[in-house]
Amino acid sequence: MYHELLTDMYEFSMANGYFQTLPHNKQARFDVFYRNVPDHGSFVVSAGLMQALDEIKHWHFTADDIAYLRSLKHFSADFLDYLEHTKNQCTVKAIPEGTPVMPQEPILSISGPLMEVQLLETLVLNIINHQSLIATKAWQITNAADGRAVMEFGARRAQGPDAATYGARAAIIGGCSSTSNVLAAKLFHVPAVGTMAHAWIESFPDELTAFRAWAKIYPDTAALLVDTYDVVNSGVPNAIKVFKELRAAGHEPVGIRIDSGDITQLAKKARKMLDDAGFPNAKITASNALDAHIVKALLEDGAPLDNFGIGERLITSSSSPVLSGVYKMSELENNGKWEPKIKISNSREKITLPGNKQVYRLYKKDEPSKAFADVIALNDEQIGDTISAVNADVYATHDKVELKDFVAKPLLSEILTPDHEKDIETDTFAIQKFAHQKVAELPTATKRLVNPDRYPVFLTKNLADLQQKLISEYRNI
Ligand SMILES: Nc1ncnc2c1ncn2[C@@H]1O[C@H](COP(=O)(O)OP(=O)(O)OP(=O)(O)O)[C@@H](O)[C@H]1O
Ligand SMILES: O=P(O)(O)OC[C@H]1O[C@H](OP(=O)(O)OP(=O)(O)O)[C@H](O)[C@@H]1O
Ligand SMILES: O=C(O)c1cccnc1
Repeated sequence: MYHELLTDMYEFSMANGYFQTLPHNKQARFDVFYRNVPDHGSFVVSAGLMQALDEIKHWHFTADDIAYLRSLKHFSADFLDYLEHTKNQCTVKAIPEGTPVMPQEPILSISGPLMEVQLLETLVLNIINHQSLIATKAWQITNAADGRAVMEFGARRAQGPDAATYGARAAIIGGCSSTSNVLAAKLFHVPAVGTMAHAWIESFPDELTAFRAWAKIYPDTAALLVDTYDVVNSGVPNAIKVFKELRAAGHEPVGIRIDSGDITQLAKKARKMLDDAGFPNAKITASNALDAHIVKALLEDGAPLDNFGIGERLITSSSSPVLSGVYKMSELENNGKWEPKIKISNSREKITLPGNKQVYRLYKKDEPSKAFADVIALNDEQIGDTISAVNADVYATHDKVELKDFVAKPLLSEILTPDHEKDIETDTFAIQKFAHQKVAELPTATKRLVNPDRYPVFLTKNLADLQQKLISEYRNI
């Protein structure tokens, strides 16, 4: 199902207004970017491009959509007739999914008929903001888990079915190994995993009987939930009994899950009991309202954990639940000529970057796998050996700097035109791997959970000058 009506009413009001007042084929460019990183991080793991592109490609209005819009009695009949016969005519430049992106950098740049590009705003932001938020949170959590598998368990706590399903995809892009959400697993070809709930244990006369019944059905995959009654005095001893029975029958047990109490203390005791009983390879999974900071604290305390199951705080990014990516006009065509556009604000942070742009990631010449800064440039600028630039950080001084000794790689590329489509990566784990590689290129200090260093982003002098020129023109100064 496509979502062409999932847009704010004012987009339709503007599109109808453009239709009445401007040439119908007037072209515009809008950029998607964000200003602040959730959880005071230093970058966002971009995600959602696959869905956004799918929506843009299939963008059109059905007869039923048009009938509904007509029923609102707010739009002209000729606009609705036009809309009924319009299909996607946009061109999309994008940074590949999984790339860590910084404030101010265009993640997507969409150009095409003003009416259409305007109507796409809400839907494109909805998809990119949501998936990038969850991918970023998943990156923070999996980074804290330091190589241990993190299973995404959040479907029951997500804000609705789409947030659960696309959130699970984003969680895997950010680093999770699997999901408990069977629909997401089917749609995105990722592993569907799980253990058992307390209801299973409660459904039998006692815990041991419940464990035995489970082990009989799933002898090679049984991960037993040990905290229904008492982890140390009942759950782990009963699990060990069943593990011994499994081993006697030729099966190697998988492990246990702890879902309440002081996880460090319980995991340490459980580990010792399992080891002493001859099960050093039995894995311990922790769950219960975990987040990156708790995972980090558990591991720093020496909790002997092998895996994590993480739901609500991952799927809702509850510690920082909004990525406020925006969609801003950067160019408008006038009599066949593109003109840069700007939104001015008293807050420097909110002044937009005009023109058609490119983002370059700069790698050290002598260490080509180390990225040290990004530069936002005008699209047609030639990037030579030296770049004259100013800091894009609105709080930094705007003194000119010379960047040298780099290899510059462009991040944005054209992936869709009205008559051509370039293949983008759609395999979820391939995107995860790409994200992992791209994050590995960033300086270590930008990846701290607490107070990470800001990754430097610059504007070329040409772009900064264009921005300043437009500010002066519009403010008459
Ligand atoms: N050792 C630990 N260090 C830091 N946080 C922990 C530790 N153990 C558990 N937590 C976290 O503390 C939070 C609350 O755990 P708490 O033990 O208070 O409640 P609970 O176990 O859910 O309670 P109940 O036993 O009633 O189910 C959870 O987010 C959990 O992940
Ligand atoms: O805590 P999360 O990170 O969201 O992980 C998923 C939680 O979902 C299940 O709990 P359930 O819905 O049964 O609630 P409860 O165990 O907290 O009572 C499971 O036992 C985890 O605790
Ligand atoms: O499989 C599990 O253990 C699971 C799945 C969803 C939520 N909580 C736990």
